[in-house]
Amino acid sequence: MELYDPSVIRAIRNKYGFQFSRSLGQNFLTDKGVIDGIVDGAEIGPEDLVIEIGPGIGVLTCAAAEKAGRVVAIEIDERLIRILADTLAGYDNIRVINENVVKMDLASLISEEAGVKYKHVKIIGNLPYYITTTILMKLLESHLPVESITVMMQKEVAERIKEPPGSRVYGALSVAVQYYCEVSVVEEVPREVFLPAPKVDSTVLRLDMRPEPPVSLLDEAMFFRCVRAGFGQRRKTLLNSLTGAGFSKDAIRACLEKAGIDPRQRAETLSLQNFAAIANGFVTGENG
Ligand SMILES: C[S@@+](CC[C@H](N)C(=O)[O-])C[C@H]1O[C@@H](n2cnc3c(N)ncnc32)[C@H](O)[C@@H]1O
Repeated sequence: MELYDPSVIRAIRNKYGFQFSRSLGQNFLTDKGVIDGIVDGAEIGPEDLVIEIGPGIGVLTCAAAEKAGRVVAIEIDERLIRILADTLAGYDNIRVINENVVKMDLASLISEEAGVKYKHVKIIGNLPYYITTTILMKLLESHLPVESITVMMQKEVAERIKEPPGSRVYGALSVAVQYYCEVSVVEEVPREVFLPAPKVDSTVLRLDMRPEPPVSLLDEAMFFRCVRAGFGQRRKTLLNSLTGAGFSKDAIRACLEKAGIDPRQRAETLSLQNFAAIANGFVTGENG
């Protein structure tokens, strides 16, 4: 019997007296096709160092370890560490770390682990839903030497990430992820394949880190300042919302005019190129 079999998961729960923690987003995968979909979607091979976020009882960890050079799995729940020591006992290429991924120094972990042995570093996971955005932003903003991030998340969050400008759900998260990565859908996953079943469906996205940003910026921090201000008050016109970035209305008017953008537009209509033109306009305006 396999680890992802619901009766095995229940047996593990009974053996260790383990109760699922809803607050830690513990919904364990029970479907081999979905697990293989993540591993295949990430194109894991023997030259890869794989970092897994939230291994749970290790279903995805085992599948990744069959193909990867090495897997490092980061799990916050101490109760699962004892279980993982048993479920992963047959593998010699897995390391489990009992840590909160949001607080970890991932750059140091990767440089310690990758060395010269592994050509590619890939991140995978069935992310805890309560903290998906925080984890993703941490991974992206840390500028890690990572090739791709292939992770499952709530379907609605995946939609926010991949939608283009003009869509109802396009926002700061879409701009940030699309700035750092090329986004593709690996698979859609119904709620029934988890134990316990969550109240939402899921999507596995693959985020391929871009070697170069898709827009040229004078100051990356200014770009994100404008994005945050624009979407911080997304119902307001740009003329009003961009005051949140600390600029006067006159400066905003001048900058938007130079960028060829109507001050009555809203942030949700702006492409990455538009945000870049605005941010670069503010930088040159400040310096000149
Ligand atoms: C949705 S479950 C996925 C479990 C397993 N990978 C699977 O697919 O069956 C999310 C896992 O992330 C762990 N987790 C939650 N918050 C975490 C954090 N901040 N850092 C590391 N792991 C976390 C949970 O304890 C849980 O094991």
